[in-house]
Amino acid sequence: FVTGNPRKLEEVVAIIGENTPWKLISNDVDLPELQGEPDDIARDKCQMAVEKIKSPVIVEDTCLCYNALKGLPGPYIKWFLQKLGHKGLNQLLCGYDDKTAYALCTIAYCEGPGKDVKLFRGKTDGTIVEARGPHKFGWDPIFQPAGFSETYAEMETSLKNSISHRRKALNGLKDFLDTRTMKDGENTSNGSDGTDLQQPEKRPRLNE
Ligand SMILES: O=c1[nH]c(=O)c2ncn([C@@H]3O[C@H](COP(=O)(O)OP(=O)(O)OP(=O)(O)O)[C@@H](O)[C@H]3O)c2[nH]1
Ligand SMILES: [Mg+2]
Repeated sequence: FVTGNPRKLEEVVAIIGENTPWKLISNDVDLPELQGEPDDIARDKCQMAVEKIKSPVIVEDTCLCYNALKGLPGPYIKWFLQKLGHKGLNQLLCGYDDKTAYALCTIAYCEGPGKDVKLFRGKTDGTIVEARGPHKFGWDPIFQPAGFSETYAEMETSLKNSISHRRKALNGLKDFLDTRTMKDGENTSNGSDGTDLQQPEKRPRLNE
């Protein structure tokens, strides 16, 4: 798993859990922050990581998308957060009645150089609110998932990890990898919410 973000790593490890055949190795290869559409960013990021470490790679890119702003800041949330802080991220919506937003996680997986990149998306809807809860991770204090009265930051980690954009995208990856361990003839599932599963061309066993 290639990321420079220790919080992402913590959540991915917690979500995957211990009872898994996967062996997750973290690798903080320095990758550029790309621009563009979330799918393209995740795909290009994955290809760059694969070229550098020449082994199977998972990367993820996370967006925070305001509906009133047609999906922005989206993939640029990292810079918006750094420059504007939580208050500024709220003020961006001052002129709009619609305070809804969604968190989008795009996971990209590639088995090695020259191989296809598979994408898995997870989306959690919510609302942008004034910051509440510990300031431990990014924009967690200003994102209140739909159907909950707490922000991501106020929630128990286990609750966030059970409903998060990251969890949903990882569910898709997990389904895909589990399927690849099955014999030919057994088919893939359709993944989880927001997931776009592609059919594997062939199915080598995990950890080979
Ligand atoms: O409150 C949060 N809850 C989350 O669940 C979450 N996931 C990511 N982020 C932040 O959103 C930006 C994404 O940018 P990003 O995807 O490029 O990540 P990154 O550059 O930190 O790491 P990476 O690209 O090396 O993996 C960065 O500022 C991350 O800190 C989150 N904030
Ligand atoms: Mg990044």
